[in-house]
Amino acid sequence: MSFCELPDAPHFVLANATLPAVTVEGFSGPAKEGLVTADLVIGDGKVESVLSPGTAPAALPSLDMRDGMVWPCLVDMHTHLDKGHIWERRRNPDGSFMGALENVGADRAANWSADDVRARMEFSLKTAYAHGTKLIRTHLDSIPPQHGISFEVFSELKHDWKDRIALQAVALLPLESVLDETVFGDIVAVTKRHGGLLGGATRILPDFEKILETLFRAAADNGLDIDLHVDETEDKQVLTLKTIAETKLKTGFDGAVTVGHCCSLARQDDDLAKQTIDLVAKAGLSVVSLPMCNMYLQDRHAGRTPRWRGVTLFHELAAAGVKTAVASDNTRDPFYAYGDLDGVEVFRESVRILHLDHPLDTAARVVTTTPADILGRPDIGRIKPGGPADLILFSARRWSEFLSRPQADRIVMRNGMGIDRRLPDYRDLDPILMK
Ligand SMILES: Nc1ccnc(=O)[nH]1
Repeated sequence: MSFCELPDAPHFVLANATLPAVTVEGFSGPAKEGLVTADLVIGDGKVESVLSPGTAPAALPSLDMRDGMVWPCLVDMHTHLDKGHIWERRRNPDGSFMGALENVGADRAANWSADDVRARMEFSLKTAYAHGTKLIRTHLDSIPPQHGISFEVFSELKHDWKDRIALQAVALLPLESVLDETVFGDIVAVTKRHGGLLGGATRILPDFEKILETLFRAAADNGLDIDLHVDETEDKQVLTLKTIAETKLKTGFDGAVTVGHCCSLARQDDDLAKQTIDLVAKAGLSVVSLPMCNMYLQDRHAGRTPRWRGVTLFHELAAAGVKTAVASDNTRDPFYAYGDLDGVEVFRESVRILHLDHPLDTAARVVTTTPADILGRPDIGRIKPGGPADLILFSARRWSEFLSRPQADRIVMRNGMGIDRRLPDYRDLDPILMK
């Protein structure tokens, strides 16, 4: 299945490897389209050194990569592991956003016991791990009493998986509940106990400013960061992004604030879009785009061909200095019928949907360094001397080779050793889905 075999040795060289320069620290060489060639010395489960090609110690066993790429393991900063894989049990008959909300709600009420959530989350973790992902942030639907169930399961899995995938969780709460002291107080307490973040999906609500200020105050009082679903709509009347940036500036909140989706920003007139982007930059918000899910849900009208891609103003935000990344979002649930938590697929589709290409020089940052930085894990998503040898090896040498195939024959290395890359079998989920 793999395109080549790793040396069977604890100390060896990956010779003549092509590395995305944005992910490499402590080495620089002549870059072509943002790609540099190097020899990587692997020892003790770590990247011992990154050297100019042809200069690694000749006495060590060596795998000649023949210019094949080597990437750091990937970051998936916005997922919904609690919803994943329910598609066969509860579909979205018309593929619309409202259809997604309604069908997830019905499935949650009927089926989301701890065992059910655990089985599906574990399936997703196995999948993501096999593809080469090392850090995942998931949102957890936190409509009471679900928050209690899902956060418990999350903490168990976070512990069980700590040596394979670092996990973060965001309470995705109904924002109206922020004004109900008892309900919100309990969600905040559960979130804090499990080391989570506060979140929710913004839309036009009466008292929206009061809700946001209350949410920011609770986050500040409890030392929690914030990660919101924002303006996931084609309706240009909706632009809560502006209010979120203003609230962060007004409250002086000093935690991290991430905003996901921001679809309707792309529907605004240029002036309003620019003003909003400047405000987002000034407030220091980080933006994550979810291209596959956005293209699936946005501009969907029965019998009509979609006319826009659904994604936010990614390039304009990045140009204004905003940290921007992409992620999977939903997988095989009513919000997105497909997906496999494969960062390489997310990257490939993002390049196509968002035009991250030409030049592709720094594009690899969107699933590696930038999301790692946004999640407060600047130790992840890079290749550096002394860092763990958590790497993905590809046969592809240049961008066109990399982006044209799914890279199913990649090798995932963790602590210097190849892992079993077999994906879990969908049949494993039959017992909970076919009840
Ligand atoms: N795109 C999404 C919005 C809200 N909830 C989800 O699970 N997904």
